[in-house]
Amino acid sequence: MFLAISIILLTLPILFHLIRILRSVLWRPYIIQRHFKKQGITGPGYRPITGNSSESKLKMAEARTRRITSYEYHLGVLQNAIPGYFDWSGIYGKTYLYWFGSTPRLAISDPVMVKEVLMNSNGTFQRLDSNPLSKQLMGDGLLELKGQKWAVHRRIAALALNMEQVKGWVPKMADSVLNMFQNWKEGRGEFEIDVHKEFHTLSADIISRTIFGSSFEEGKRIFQLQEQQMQLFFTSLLNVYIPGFRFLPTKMNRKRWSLNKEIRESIGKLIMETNTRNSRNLLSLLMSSHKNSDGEDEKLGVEEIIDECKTFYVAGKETAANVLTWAVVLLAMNQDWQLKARQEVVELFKDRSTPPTSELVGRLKLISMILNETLRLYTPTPLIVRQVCKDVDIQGIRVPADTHIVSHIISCHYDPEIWGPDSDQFDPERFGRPGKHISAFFPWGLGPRICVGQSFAMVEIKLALAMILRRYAFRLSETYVHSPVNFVTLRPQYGAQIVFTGLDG
Ligand code: HEM
Repeated sequence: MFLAISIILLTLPILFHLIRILRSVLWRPYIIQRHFKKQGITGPGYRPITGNSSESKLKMAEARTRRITSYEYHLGVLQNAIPGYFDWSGIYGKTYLYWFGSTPRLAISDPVMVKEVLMNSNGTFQRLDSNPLSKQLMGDGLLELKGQKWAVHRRIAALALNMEQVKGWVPKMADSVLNMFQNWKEGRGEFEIDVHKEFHTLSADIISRTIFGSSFEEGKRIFQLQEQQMQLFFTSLLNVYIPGFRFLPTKMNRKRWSLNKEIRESIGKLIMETNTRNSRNLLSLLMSSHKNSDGEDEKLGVEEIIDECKTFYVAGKETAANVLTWAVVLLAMNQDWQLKARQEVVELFKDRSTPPTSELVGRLKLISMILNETLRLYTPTPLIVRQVCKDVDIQGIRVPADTHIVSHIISCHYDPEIWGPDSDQFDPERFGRPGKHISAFFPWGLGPRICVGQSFAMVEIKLALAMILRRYAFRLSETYVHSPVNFVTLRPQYGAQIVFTGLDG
């Protein structure tokens, strides 16, 4: 009798856990799938435990092997950037259900639905809890925070990165571009450069100068360490994440810990040395206190400022460098637009040895249209994921809590119903015309979480592109292979080899 009771007591918790597991990997997915099916939403079908992850991975791997040969039509970009959506939406429609392990994911690309999700500010749709390794990379910066703490950081970051501040940094940004030119050949001879690599260095240089001002050399060294940390993070994304593994003293983990320690200590030291009254660099702006709408003082602590510096580097460097790369690639593919853009620049920047002012950068209308068209076709963040926190209705679809909503931004950008039958062609002119298409353009996201560095990025990229056009003509190298892939951001898989020729005057 005693033995029987002991066995029952021992097996009960095991049985209980087994039932819980079976419920989450079999019963719940079955119920949710049926719930969506009743509303006319289907998809590739749930596979126990892994969901559709292995099919998604296979599609991504196939995308990496694809080369796009037509430079006139860019539909291949969509197929490479979001291969799962490209294939499955063709079978199941624009809105369908797929599975990330045993978590349901509703894939959407209808701009009205995307807006409803991203614009929501009552907390129904939250950014996903991040991988602990990304937390190590960015700390508790804006990209990781939620709730009240996020709101305070957001207000301070928005003030620090507003257009008026950004305008003041134009001379610093121009110095970075001139610095880049020092390694480029002057005169009429041709030379080839992988601009993807070059623009990453440029973008890192610009962000170091604007954040750290006169302590720029030390800042650059700190961000070189953050770059190493970022590369370790990218490597870890290629492997399966094992919970707890990050605490083991492996070679890679020890490297991460020591980088993290050095980065934090070095930024902390610079913060102590910064005088908020005399300098207008980004660091001193983040250190300033502000009054919120209730008249209360808001100020970030040292650790919080360190996290924001790391976040700005990660969020701002990759994205801006990739957009500038794609803009140059597109202008190399479309020589007529390159000529038109240069004409605008030459008319505005009469003397190429005088760096452009913020006022002149603001007058680059054609260049703005070209950049918007680049952001449309080569959106750096092709999709944005949110987690549903409570049962909700999205445009008549009842979505249960804990579902992930995957907004395929780049798919909105290619939709022929919105952008017309030539939606896969490069035509900056469409940004000079009014029309409904503009309301389906979300490269910066939307709503409360919209990119806080938008003005910074736009000014930086416009300035760099204008200064390049003013000095050089360029074309694609024969070695260039057009193969955009989405790895954290949309990037050229084999680099971007461009042949430049110096221009007179
Ligand atoms: C062309 C360049 C850029 C693009 C296309 C871009 C795009 C985006 C997008 C789509 C989001 C929203 C993500 C979401 O809703 O989950 C975002 C957020 C963010 N971006 Fe950018 N970004 C760019 C440049 C920058 C730069 C230069 C900085 C900093 C200097 C920056 C800092 C941030 C931060 C901190 C957030 C998080 C905002 C928050 O959650 O409140 N970005 N960006």
